Amino acid sequence: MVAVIEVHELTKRYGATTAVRGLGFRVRPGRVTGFLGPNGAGKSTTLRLILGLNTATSGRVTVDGRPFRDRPRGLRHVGALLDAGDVHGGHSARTHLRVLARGNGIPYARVDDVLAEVGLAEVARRRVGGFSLGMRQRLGIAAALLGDPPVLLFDEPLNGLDPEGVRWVRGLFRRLAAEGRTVFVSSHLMSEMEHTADDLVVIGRGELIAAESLAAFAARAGGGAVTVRTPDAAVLTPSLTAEGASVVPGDGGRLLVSGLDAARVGELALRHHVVLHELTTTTPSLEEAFMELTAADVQYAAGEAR
Ligand SMILES: Nc1ncnc2c1ncn2[C@@H]1O[C@H](COP(=O)(O)OP(=O)(O)OP(=O)(O)O)[C@@H](O)[C@H]1O
Repeated sequence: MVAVIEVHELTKRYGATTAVRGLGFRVRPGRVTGFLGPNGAGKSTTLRLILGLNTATSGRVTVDGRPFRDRPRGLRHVGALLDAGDVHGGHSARTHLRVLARGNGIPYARVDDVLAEVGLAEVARRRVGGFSLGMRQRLGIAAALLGDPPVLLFDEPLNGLDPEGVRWVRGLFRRLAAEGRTVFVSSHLMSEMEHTADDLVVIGRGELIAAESLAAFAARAGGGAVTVRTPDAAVLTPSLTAEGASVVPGDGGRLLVSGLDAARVGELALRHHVVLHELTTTTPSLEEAFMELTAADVQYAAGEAR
């Protein structure tokens, strides 16, 4: 498959701060890729480097094999929502999009199409200054869609959206990916990505932590435990520990077993003629796995002065 966005050994320093350090990953078409990291991890900086809005200290980024800056009609190639607040408040939604359309050789008819698509048709003539954050996010998404681009970047697009808005955006991302586009979406919350993304790029303090499918991330995070309920704990426990498992008592007389999978626990129970009333595998949530992986990289942890 073609790798549409390619990031190689990318480093960006601002004075003494290294926002991004030696970052390398690919974002593929036809998939939604979640770009995850705690606040300050370097997500916005990376997106700005992809768009050529900032210059890398070293390394390079290409979109379809070329730096994005080399594309004269940018919005037709890459659509981006970076900062929903970054709009002239005195303009109407329609004027804002018309200005963008004119600068990128896009017909005005497309403006009304995208306003309808994001649910802002009825407020198209209202001043953006009076828009809620959620409406601004929708306008930013409309701007990203304006050039009908094959590559779309969204920086924290779910901020400020109500639950209906979140559901709509998720559906939109899935549809854009199903159309074969490359969809790269940043968030600092795994919960926002786990039902949306196919692939993940996870960073912490500017460095790559993981770049893989969501399924692979979930499997690697693994390390699940097995919960067992039995009237014969006194027999089962030593047979499990003899096989290298660690066993701790849980609620309601249950045993929490780690180090063996459920199949092996079941086999040992049978061998020792132990009756089981329950045998379940519990996997940690993706949010727990994400927090564990990035724990060392959180810049400002709650209640901690650093
Ligand atoms: N223009 C700048 N000048 C100086 N430092 C900067 C600048 N832009 C970003 N940084 C620093 O670079 C680091 C990464 O910031 P960045 O905004 O890319 O992170 P982020 O992952 O997008 O975080 P957030 O979710 O909080 O926006 C931070 O330490 C930030 O303070």
